[in-house]
Amino acid sequence: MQIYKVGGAVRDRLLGRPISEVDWVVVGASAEQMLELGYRPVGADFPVFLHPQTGEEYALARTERKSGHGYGGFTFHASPDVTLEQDLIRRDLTVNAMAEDDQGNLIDPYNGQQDLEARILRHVSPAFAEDPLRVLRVARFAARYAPLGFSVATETLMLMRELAESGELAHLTAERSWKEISRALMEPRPDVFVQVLRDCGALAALLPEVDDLFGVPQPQAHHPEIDTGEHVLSVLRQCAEHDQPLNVRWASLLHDVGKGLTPEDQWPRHIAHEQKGLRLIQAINERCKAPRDCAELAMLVGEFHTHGHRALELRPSTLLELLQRFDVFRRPQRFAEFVAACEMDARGRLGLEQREYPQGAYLLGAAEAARQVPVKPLLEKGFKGAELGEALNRERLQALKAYKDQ
Ligand SMILES: Nc1ccn([C@@H]2O[C@H](COP(=O)(O)OP(=O)(O)OP(=O)(O)O)[C@@H](O)[C@H]2O)c(=O)n1
Ligand SMILES: [Mg+2]
Repeated sequence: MQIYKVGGAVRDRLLGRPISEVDWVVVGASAEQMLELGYRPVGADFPVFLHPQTGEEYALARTERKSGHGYGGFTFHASPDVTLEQDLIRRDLTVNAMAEDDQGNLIDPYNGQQDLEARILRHVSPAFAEDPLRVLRVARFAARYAPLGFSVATETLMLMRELAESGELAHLTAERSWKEISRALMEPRPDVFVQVLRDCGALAALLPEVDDLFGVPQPQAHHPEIDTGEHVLSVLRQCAEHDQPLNVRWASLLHDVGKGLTPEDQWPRHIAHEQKGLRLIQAINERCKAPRDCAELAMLVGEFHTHGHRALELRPSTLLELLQRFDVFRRPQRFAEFVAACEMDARGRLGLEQREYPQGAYLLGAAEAARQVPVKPLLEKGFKGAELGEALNRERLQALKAYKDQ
């Protein structure tokens, strides 16, 4: 048997980038041999094994035939007679279809190195279509390597469009899609991920509520970029530039979906878009099976981002309600993430990227002022239960009044 390094490790070494994990392909071996050598099988009928010591993935060289939809829809032909070239040709991108032997020799039958130098993400063969998840993968790689100058080959974008239009993306499981979406949002150019999906028609299949924002105008005074879709892309870009965590990026992606519901005769105004968007955000969260911290923050940012922008004008009682709504006394971090999302929203506007956002410090200061109100004196005065809560609220309101006055 021969073992080759494949995939991301080969690609990233040639790019001079750090290597996060190594994938291997094994040619000329059977599953039985692998088991005898102590490799652990990953799944019952999946020709992938984990190395007994390193835990790295070793896949038997295979050709893949599609038999139906979704995960269960794969059948594999993995046998000792499958060659390295046969295995590589069914991989997603040429830059991912290079192998390296144990002498460090590059095996590159599909010109991955050439595409790497030309900064092109190109599919290897029509076998690309065997796994529609690759549409998301390509968009994710585009988001990761955009700063190096990479873009998607025209013919690959066309194939992605065919896949999107065939309805295949609807059969992806939420788990697989979320893994790609969440990873892509954390890349240096999450906006490129969304843009590439849109360019091939996949955004309309995956996140139609976001796709609908393109072509919807906003008032130029607040949004020099005018287009709501463009605004969302800018906000995502700000998120990456400010190293925001996943939940802030997810909330940013969804914060304005309500604007897609505004009747055209009301454009460019979007009255109550925060409230109107909530049912969309909830539906997206459920459909995508977004983890709780992402889902929750997206709902809160959707509902309250305008409050964030108006922080300095809010009455102390409204401020207190906002803080209570965020349960800021127990969950200060989530409130800080909300404030961060508001700031990204404010900066994700054409020409306003460097603006100050005094609302941010103001809101965090208000939360702190309210949090500082001590409970002990109230307990000592004998307050209990609901009465204690009310007394605490009165004190907090006083603290917020003093904070606003100073
Ligand atoms: N749907 C998929 C998933 C994986 N692969 C192939 O399997 C390799 C390893 O997959 P993975 O680890 O998911 O991606 P990497 O390219 O290694 O990228 P990353 O840096 O994200 O690990 C890829 O390079 C690619 O050759 C593929 O063709 N189609
Ligand atoms: Mg990998």
